[in-house]
Amino acid sequence: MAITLFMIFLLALPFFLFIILLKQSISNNGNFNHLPPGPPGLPFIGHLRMLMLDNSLLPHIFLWKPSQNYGPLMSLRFGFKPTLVVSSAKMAEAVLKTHDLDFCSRPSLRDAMRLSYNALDLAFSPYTDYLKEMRKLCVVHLFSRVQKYRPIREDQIGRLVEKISQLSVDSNPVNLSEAMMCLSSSIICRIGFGKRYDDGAERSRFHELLKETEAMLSCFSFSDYFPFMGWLIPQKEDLIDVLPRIRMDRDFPFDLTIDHIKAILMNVFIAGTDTAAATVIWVMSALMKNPECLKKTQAEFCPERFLGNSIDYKGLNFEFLPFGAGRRVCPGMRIGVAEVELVIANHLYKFDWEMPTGMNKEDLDFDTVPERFMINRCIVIVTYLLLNCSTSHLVLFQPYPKTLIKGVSNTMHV
Ligand code: HEM
Repeated sequence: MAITLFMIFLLALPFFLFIILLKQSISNNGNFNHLPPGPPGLPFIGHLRMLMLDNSLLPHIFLWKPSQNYGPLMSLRFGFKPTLVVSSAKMAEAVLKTHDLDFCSRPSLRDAMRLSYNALDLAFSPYTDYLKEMRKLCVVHLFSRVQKYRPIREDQIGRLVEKISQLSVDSNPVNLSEAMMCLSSSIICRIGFGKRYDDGAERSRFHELLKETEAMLSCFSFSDYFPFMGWLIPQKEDLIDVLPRIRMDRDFPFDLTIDHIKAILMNVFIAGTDTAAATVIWVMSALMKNPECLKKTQAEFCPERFLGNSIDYKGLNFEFLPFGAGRRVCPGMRIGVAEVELVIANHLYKFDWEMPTGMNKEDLDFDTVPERFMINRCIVIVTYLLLNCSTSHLVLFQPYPKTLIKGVSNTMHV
């Protein structure tokens, strides 16, 4: 008898689940009446259908397209997740400034939690007292040491210039994307761990780790994989020493464990590497596409001329937000800018650039690479995707150009 009842229960279960899901779906659609306009969604899957039909499109294009009809603040629903799509500077300001507090938290994505030691880091942590203290600590003790890292930046960029010069003497093309990734990760490894990993097996291992982590982040499925912190041995005081020292010296309101330290170093490594590399690659790709601008920029490279310009990159002008804005603005901004500025200055001042033999500027592909879409960061903000308004979290994408310049420096100025 008990078995029969159990069997009936099992058979009826899908039906009850169906009714519950249908009710929830209807009530979610009903809630949409109070949300900004958006295209009609289907029960259960909402707008996931659009994603499936439009799978040839990149996420930011796919999200931006319907906003042409429904306006710069548009509602979508992916499954049971209500989603706001923001696609204008004015709306970005409303979200990142006026309502920053409502939107500055982060989702609790299972894989992100695993990667960040249960949100002990900065990037995936929800907006709590812990995050506020940790951001303060990192900004004051880690990310403010821009001048201290100057010799590292200069040394690594000097090595890169040397390498490019060598290639240009032999008329070989330069793979700029590879060179930039190598430069950024070398700088970050020296800043973070006090060691050089720009040659040999260790470098490949770092790059593999970075690629894997990005793949895990972008497909929303992370593996439990961050053993690399263990085999790094610091030489002098690098970031890896600072946190344990603070743990001993200071009255930090939270217990700083080894997992806190690993989570922060994971952020430094991931957030500080491809962001700077991608920025340089975008700039160089855009200049290669517009040779006139390249020549003009080379003739008058002088970043100070932008001082006093009313539009800057620090998160106050919402039409240009390379580092985000508001309470979650990039805390490594000064380190990133210092690297990007010095590399671009060297690229423009020391070399003439042209497309490799057999390629011309039309071959540069400015479509973005789907697998380089990352949570929480962006270089060029095309669309802000706000997932799940009820828990207020924000997902930003970081597009990466598809054809990164394959090369080229033939004649040297200096
Ligand atoms: C050109 C280089 C860089 C660019 C363009 C960049 C851009 C960004 C952006 C757009 C965000 C997201 C902001 C938001 O959610 O509103 C971010 C967050 C972050 N960045 Fe950067 N970044 C760069 C370099 C760095 C460096 C060098 C570091 C560390 C050494 C760093 C550490 C972080 C961290 C920890 C976060 C998460 C902050 C939080 O969620 O509270 N970034 N970055």
